[in-house]
Amino acid sequence: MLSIENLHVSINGAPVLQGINLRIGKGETVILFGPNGSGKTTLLYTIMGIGNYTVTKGSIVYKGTDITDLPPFERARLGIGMSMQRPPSIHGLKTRELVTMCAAEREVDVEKLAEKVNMQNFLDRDINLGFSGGEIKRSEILQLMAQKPELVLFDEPESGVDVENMALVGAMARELLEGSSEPDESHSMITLAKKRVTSGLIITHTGYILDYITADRGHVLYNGTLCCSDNPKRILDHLHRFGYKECIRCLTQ
Ligand SMILES: Nc1ncnc2c1ncn2[C@@H]1O[C@H](COP(=O)(O)OP(=O)(O)OP(=O)(O)O)[C@@H](O)[C@H]1O
Repeated sequence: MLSIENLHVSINGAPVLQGINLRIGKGETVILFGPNGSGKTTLLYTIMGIGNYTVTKGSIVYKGTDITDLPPFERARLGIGMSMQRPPSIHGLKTRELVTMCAAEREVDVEKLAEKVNMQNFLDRDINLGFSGGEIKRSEILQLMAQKPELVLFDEPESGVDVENMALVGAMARELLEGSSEPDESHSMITLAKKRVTSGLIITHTGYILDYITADRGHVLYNGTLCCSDNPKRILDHLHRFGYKECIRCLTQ
């Protein structure tokens, strides 16, 4: 689904990502940990193609197409969607209009989608203008639900979200990534897992999102380099006990 090879990215001439190699298969969800400023958001933005990031080396291939130099709208058309940590407010653009734009040619019932994330009363407000942290997250999820991307990039889905809203954001993130089917007599959990088509790349500091979604793998991004690959809950446990300083040892071994 996504294949990143030897990716080097600079911001205003300063190197931030230095030789990232990452593969995410169809239906796979990958968690990205890393200390502040290590380059996690830079990686997600570079995959989406937004912001002032310059790819100085390497490539990003999505579903067989080299998207390294494609504009963001073409990446979105190919099926990549992103929930930003701090999306911009846009004066004059109503939430309803943006949600409809996200759906592109597909017919969507905007009201019904909005109800799922308690955003009915926000549809006629300018997007993100004056929204609280939790409202911004719900609005981002609403846009993704309308877009139905095949690769979902989540930048810190927990940030600014209270416990109750976390349950909602978590449930909707799970629905986006894993669908809403439950095991029954003819569908086992394994069969359902094999049928998954949506992939995810999720940045988290707290790991709360892991209470809601099933992640296949975790990585730590340290100083612009990916330094480990393991079960995400095990990585989180190690980080809680030893902090990021152990990553230096892994990088130099
Ligand atoms: N527009 C910019 N101009 C200059 N430097 C930038 C710019 N955007 C990001 N950076 C720098 O790039 C580095 C990586 O930033 P990035 O936001 O990717 O880190 P992060 O791992 O997502 O951090 P956090 O966990 O704090 O969100 C940081 O040192 C940051 O200051």
